[in-house]
Amino acid sequence: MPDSPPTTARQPAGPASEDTAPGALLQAEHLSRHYASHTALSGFSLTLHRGEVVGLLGPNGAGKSTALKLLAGVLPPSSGRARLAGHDLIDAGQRYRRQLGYLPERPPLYPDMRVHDYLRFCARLRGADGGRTAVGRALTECGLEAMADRRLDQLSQGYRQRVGIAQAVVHRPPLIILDEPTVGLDPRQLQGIRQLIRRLARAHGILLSSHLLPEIQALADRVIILQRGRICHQGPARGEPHARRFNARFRRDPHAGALEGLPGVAAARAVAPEHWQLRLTPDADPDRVISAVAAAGWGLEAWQPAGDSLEQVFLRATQGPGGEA
Ligand SMILES: Nc1ncnc2c1ncn2[C@@H]1O[C@H](COP(=O)(O)OP(=O)(O)OP(=O)(O)O)[C@@H](O)[C@H]1O
Repeated sequence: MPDSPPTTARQPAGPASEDTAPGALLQAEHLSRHYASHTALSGFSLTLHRGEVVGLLGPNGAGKSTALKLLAGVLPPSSGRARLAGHDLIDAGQRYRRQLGYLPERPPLYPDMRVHDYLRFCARLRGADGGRTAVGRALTECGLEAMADRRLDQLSQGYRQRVGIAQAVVHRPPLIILDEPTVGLDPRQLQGIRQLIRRLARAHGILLSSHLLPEIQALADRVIILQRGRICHQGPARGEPHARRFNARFRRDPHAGALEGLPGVAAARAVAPEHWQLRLTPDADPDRVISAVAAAGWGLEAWQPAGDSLEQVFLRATQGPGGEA
């Protein structure tokens, strides 16, 4: 395949640095994609490091698949740029694409091919050695050894999804892009694919999309929430901790109201036996409050900032004008 730029007309990307951010595996800046007058994605920027799992969340039609297709180099951006492992998406498209493995929303599996042959074919397509070692390693990594001689149309949905992931890793790319990798799986298959993705994250950067919050919460370090083609939130996948809300665990439950009598505590509520959530007054010094709570004699065993659930973050980020909520 020639290493030629995409054919779609590019508009100026706006300010963009020549080099990838220090240590970054992937850096995308201001990526946009228009379909006629419709903007599917706008101003999408992302920096991803090796060993990091970034989850892309958003309501239906938010632009998740579009963002992944642009980053995978299978759909040309209308504007913007991306660099992966030192290769530019536009100027060195083929070298860029060889640095990644991509599981599209609907993976193109050829029904009458055997798993082993399919993986060899995919490796060669990407200029990698499709020999026994490469294919054997991908089969092992994805738990597919027993299925190597099966035809693709004889596989369960869970194994088909594993083959989809195996074709994305067979050429050992530093970046793996997975579009809805757990869609349509039963709970046991889901568990298997989650474990597989966690294993792969040790050696690869991973970018994955889902419209299921628990999936992203279980797998990602960081989350980007898209709404109507724009990033409306990014942050840790487990929600941002609050500066003034804390969870406390005691050996003995405090008497009702006793916690609220301490200086700096605005409100306290029991969330489970011996587990309380405290809200501090705006002027309180958290260190002083911990000391007061510890000295009160209920056997303080744990104290940590309370975080919003990802669900709360998602609902807040996607509500308001243009949101579905
Ligand atoms: N080939 C296309 N032609 C025209 N519009 C498109 C095309 N592909 C996507 N779109 C539109 O771009 C927007 C973003 O679509 P995209 O598939 O990226 O969203 P998504 O977040 O992945 O959605 P879902 O969760 O439903 O898969 C949608 O409004 C969609 O209708």
